[in-house]
Amino acid sequence: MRLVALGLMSGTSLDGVDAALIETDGEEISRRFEGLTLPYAPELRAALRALLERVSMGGGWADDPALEALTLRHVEAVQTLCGRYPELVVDVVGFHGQTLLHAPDRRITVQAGDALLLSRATGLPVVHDFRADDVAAGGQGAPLAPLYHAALLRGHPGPVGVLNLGGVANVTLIGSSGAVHACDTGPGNALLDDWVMRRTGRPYDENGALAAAGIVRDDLVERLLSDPFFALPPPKSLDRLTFARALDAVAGLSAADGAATLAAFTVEAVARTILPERPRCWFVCGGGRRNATLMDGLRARLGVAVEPVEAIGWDGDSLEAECFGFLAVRSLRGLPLSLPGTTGVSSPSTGGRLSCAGPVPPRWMQ
Ligand SMILES: Nc1ncnc2c1ncn2[C@@H]1O[C@H](COP(=O)(O)OP(=O)(O)OP(=O)(O)O)[C@@H](O)[C@H]1O
Ligand SMILES: CC(=O)N[C@H]1[C@@H]2OC[C@@H](O2)[C@@H](O)[C@@H]1O[C@H](C)C(=O)O
Repeated sequence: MRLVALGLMSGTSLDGVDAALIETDGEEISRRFEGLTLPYAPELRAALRALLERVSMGGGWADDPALEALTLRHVEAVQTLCGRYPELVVDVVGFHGQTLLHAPDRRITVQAGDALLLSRATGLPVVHDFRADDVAAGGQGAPLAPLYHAALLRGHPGPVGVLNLGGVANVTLIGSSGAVHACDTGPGNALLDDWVMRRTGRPYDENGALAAAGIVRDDLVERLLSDPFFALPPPKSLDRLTFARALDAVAGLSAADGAATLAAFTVEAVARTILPERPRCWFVCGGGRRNATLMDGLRARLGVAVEPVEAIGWDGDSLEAECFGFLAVRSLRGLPLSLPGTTGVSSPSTGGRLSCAGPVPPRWMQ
């Protein structure tokens, strides 16, 4: 049974919510529609950032007013996107929620947001809490996009790499046998964003221009890469704040040299990721594909074709949101969301919870 699923992703960059619509049976993707991004207002971004830091220091989050504002922005995203496709009947929403904390070694992962409020306000069933079961079963709980990448790449000869340059960076390798391997690689844009905000007041390094004007401090890159995380083989995953201290390492540098050094850190972390096969090409999604310094650095370092995912007809801004629509349908069907090769879970793990404020759509019953 094919369902129309609306996926929502608010990533670690804290820049806004991406929404996308796909039609899928949870295995094949029959249609994809143009998605949208609703940026967070600066106050919401700041409130979420403060909350994230409080939670990382052991604070609670349940009653924080930022979470209602976050959910209401997701409601707006659903309503705006549905308004663009009045002919579509949406069967289910896949709501990732805002990751506030990710510590799989302590069996904790927190994706915050009020799924019942979202369901009530939109009149749609909502699948959420995608990572918890994997983490409870001993997996990393991330990345979850690999099964979506694999579904999109079915029939495409491997080995192929998909790299997401979001706040944190993660890779999917589809091997020559079709086996799927994945992990977070290190920072994506989050450190660079924080640095650029601190030193220039701008939210990110537009097209990587600031980094391009700087000189990389290789000694600092090596020091940053000496963190034991980088010597670990996959699967492995990260919290947005895992490498926040890297900002102290570059604190004495000019704005441009700091940006160049942090960009090189992102690139080198990808290049040193231990994968069972070397991809013959890479497709890049996430906002970092618009950063020419990162893309040129990856091309130079990986030595094979590195293209934005648009080269194969995907939408690099909507891919993760599409993924959570896909996973919502897989969750309804009881199909796995993760595999030993993607999160390290001991056997394929199902996941996701359903919040439904109204009647179950009749199409689910067919
Ligand atoms: N034109 C641009 N030039 C350079 N960088 C850009 C540009 N546009 C977006 N970015 C970067 O992309 C980031 C947003 O990326 P994206 O939306 O993929 O992140 P996310 O979904 O929050 O992350 P994650 O995948 O970690 O959950 C911005 O914070 C910025 O650093
Ligand atoms: C815990 C969490 O939210 N992780 C995110 C984050 O953002 C990028 C990277 O770290 C990835 O592991 C994951 O998101 C994508 C969508 C994933 O699960 O594939």
